[in-house]
Amino acid sequence: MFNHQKYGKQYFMPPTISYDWVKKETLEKAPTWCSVDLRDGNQALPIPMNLEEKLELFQLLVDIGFKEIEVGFPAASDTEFNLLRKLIDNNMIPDDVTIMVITQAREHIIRRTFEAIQGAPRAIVHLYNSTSEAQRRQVFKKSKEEIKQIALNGAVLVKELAEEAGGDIYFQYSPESFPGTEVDYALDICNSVLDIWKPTPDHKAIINIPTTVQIAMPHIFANQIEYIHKNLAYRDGVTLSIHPHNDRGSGVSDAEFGVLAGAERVEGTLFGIGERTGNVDLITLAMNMYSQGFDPELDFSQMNAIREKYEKLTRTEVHERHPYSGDLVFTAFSGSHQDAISKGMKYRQETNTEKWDVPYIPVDPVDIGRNYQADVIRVNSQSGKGGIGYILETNFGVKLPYKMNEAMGYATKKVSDQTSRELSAEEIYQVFRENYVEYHPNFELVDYYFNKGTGQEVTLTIQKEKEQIELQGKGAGSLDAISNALKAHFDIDYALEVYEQQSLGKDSAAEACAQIGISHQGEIYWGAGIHEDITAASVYALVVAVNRLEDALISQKETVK
Ligand SMILES: CC(=O)SCCNC(=O)CCNC(=O)[C@H](O)C(C)(C)COP(=O)(O)OP(=O)(O)OC[C@H]1O[C@@H](n2cnc3c(N)ncnc32)[C@H](O)[C@@H]1OP(=O)(O)O
Ligand SMILES: CC(C)C(=O)C(=O)O
Repeated sequence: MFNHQKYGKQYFMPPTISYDWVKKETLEKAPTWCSVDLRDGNQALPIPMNLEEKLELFQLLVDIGFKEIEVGFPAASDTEFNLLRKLIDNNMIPDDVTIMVITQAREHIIRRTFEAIQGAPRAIVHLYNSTSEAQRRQVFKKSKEEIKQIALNGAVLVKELAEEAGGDIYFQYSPESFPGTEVDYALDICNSVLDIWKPTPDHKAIINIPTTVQIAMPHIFANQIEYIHKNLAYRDGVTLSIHPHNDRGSGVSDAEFGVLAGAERVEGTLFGIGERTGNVDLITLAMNMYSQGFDPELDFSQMNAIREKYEKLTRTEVHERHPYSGDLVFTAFSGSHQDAISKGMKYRQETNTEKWDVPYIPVDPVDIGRNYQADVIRVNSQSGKGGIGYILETNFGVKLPYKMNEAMGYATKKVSDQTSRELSAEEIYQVFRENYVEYHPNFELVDYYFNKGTGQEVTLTIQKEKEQIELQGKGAGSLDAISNALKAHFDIDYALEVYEQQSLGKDSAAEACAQIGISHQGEIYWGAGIHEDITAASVYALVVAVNRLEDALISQKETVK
C-alpha cells in the first residue's frame, strides 16, 4: 500500500548550525577531484569491467585531468587486485596522479589491500566502516563504542602496515552511512581516527563524508559539513572530502553546498554512474563551474569522445538529456527558443561579444566539441520560423525575407506534423525547394531572351499543361518586362513587393538565390530562384510567385462556382 506514514526523518542535525555557507555565491576554485569510477562506478555495473577495460578507463580519467583516482577494492576480486599490480608493476601511474584503494576495517582485507599497493609511488588507503544508528542496530548489533572501535582498530593497522611498507602512503577515513549517523558521533570517530594518524599539513589525511544514501535535503548536508569543517581536529592537516550519492536526485546540490560549507575535495564519477541512482556526476559539477567562468581543472573539451569511450567500457548509455553531455542538451525544438537562439547567435557574431550569454544555451557547445549546426537547432512540429530560417541560412546560405520565412516555417512544420518526426537540415532544404523553387503547377518557364540587347523587351516561352506559348513583354527593366508579359497573359495584377537576393557561396561562380514577394489584394505570394546568373534567379523566383498567385485565383473562382 502507498502509505507515507511508514516513513520519517532518519537524519540528524548537527549540534550547532552557523549557516555561513549560505552567504557564499558559487564555487570559485576547483576542489580536489577524486574519481571513484573504477570502484563505486564499477560496483554499479551488472557486468563489471574487465582488466583491459579498467586500464582504458584509468587512462581516460588521467587524460581528463584527474589527479586522484580510486582504482578499486583490491580485496574484492582478483581483477581488482591484478589491476593494481598491472598499474604499479608497469609504471603506468603518472607522477602527478595518486591512486586510492578502499578497504573495510577488517584485518585480512586491510592486509590484502596493502599487498595490492606494494611498490606504488604514492597511494591513499581508504578505510571505512558503517556508523549509522540503523546499521549499528540492525547489521552490526553493536554499541556506538564498539563501532568506533572497529574504525580505530582499522586505523591502527593501516598505520602500522604503511610504516612497514615505507613509501608515500596517505590515509582516508569514511564514516559510511553518515546520513543516518548522529553528526557529533561521526565527528568523534573521525577525530579519534585522526588522533591515531596524527596528520600534518605536510602529510595530510583525508576525512571523507559520504551521503551513502541520500535521506535529507542538500542544506541539511551543508549544515552537517560546516559543523564537521569547524570542529575537525588537526584541521590544517586534514583534507575534508565529500562523497555524495544521488538517491533524492540532489547529488550535485549536495556537492556544491558541501564545498561552500568547507569541503575541499569531492569524490564522484563520470556521468554520475554508481549504485542505485548513482554518485554525484563530476562532469556536471565541473561544467557548472566552467559555465560560471571558473577553471574546473578538468578537461571536457572532447565530451563526445569521452562519452563514447565511457559507454563502450561500462556498457551503459548516457541519457540524451544528461546535463552537458547528453545528445540533446543543446538542442531546441521549440519555436520561441529557436528564435531567441538564432537571434542571440547573430547578435554574438555581429557584436563580437566576448562573454557567452546566448539565450537558452548555458555553455558554448563548441567548447566541448559540439557543433552549432548539428546540435543547437533541430526542427519538428514544435519549431518556428526562427529556427527553420537559421538552418537554411547556416547550412545553405539561404536567407529568407522575414515574411517569407514565416510562410516557409508553416510549410516545414506541416511536413513534420504529418510525418510525426524531426526533419534534417537536408529535408528542410527540400521543403524549401519543393515549395518555393520548383513550384510551378500552373505553368513553367521554358526559355526567355531579351530583344535588341536592351533588357527592356522580352520574349519568353512558357509551358501550360501540354502547350508551349510564346509571350512578349516590355518594362522599365528586365524583371519588369517579364512581369508585364505574365500579367498580360494571365490577366492579373500585382505589385512587386519584396525582392532580396544573396550569393550561396563565396566565389564569383557560385549560385545566387533570389526571393520575390508579389502582392495582390493584401496577400503576398512568394517564390525563390537559384541560378548562377542573378537575373535568371529573379526570373525563376517571379515565375513561382505568379504560380502561387494563380493557385489562389483558381481556388477563389472555384469557391464562387
Ligand atoms: C558504500 C560503499 O559503496 S562501500 C564499498 C562496498 N563495496 C563492496 O563491498 C564491494 C567489494 N566487497 C567485497 O567483494 C566483499 O564484501 C569483500 C571481499 C570485501 C568481503 O567479503 P565477505 O567477508 O565475504 O563478505 P561481506 O562483505 O558480506 O562481510 C560482511 C562482514 O563484514 C563486516 N563489515 C562490513 N563492512 C565492514 C567494514 N567497513 N568494516 C568492518 N567490518 C565490516 C560485516 O559486519 C560482516 O560481519 P560478519 O561476518 O561478522 O557478519
Ligand atoms: C565508503 C564510502 C565512502 C562510500 O562509498 C559511501 O558511503 O557511499
